[in-house]
Amino acid sequence: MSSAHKNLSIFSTDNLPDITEKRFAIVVAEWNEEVTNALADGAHKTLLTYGAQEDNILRVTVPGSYELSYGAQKMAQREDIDAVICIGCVIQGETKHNDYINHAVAQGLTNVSLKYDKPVVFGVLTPNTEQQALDRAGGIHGNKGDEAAITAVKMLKF
Ligand SMILES: Nc1c(NC[C@H](O)[C@H](O)[C@H](O)CO)[nH]c(=O)[nH]c1=O
Ligand SMILES: CC(=O)[C@@H](O)COP(=O)(O)O
Repeated sequence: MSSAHKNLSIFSTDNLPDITEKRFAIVVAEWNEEVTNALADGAHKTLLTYGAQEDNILRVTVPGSYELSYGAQKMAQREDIDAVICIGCVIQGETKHNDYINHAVAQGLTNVSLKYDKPVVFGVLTPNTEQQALDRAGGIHGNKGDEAAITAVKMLKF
């Protein structure tokens, strides 16, 4: 397996932009909240670690990952937000519902980012099982929330 026993959250922090004055929105889906809260906490802590100010981090929730696109749009259209980090976890079920959600969110977040000319980061886990999700929300494969946050930071160099 490509990710077997690997920490997938190891990333370079060379040449990061100064984000002291940058303002971030973290949009968090409530579905699978044990996972999404762990991801959001990781993203929040990572932003602070690399220079963001606590008062410049706005955290909001939406019911599910499908609503992340709308939540991201409401954040991206604000003049006082420089980057949006979207957090979700869509666990495969018995039907194809997860596929429709995942494709909709991926395309939706891309559309918002391009429409408002701001980084909108896809921090959505799409695991087959809850354990795979937990492994990527502070477990053996790291924390995708950390990765999402550093991605937002790096994109602010543009
Ligand atoms: N099953 C999961 C969902 N389902 C809910 C949808 O995201 C959406 O809220 C609903 O279809 C109404 O529009 N959402 C997740 O984030 N994760 C899941 O595993
Ligand atoms: C991904 C989801 O929406 C989750 O509720 C799985 O539902 P289902 O088992 O009906 O595919």
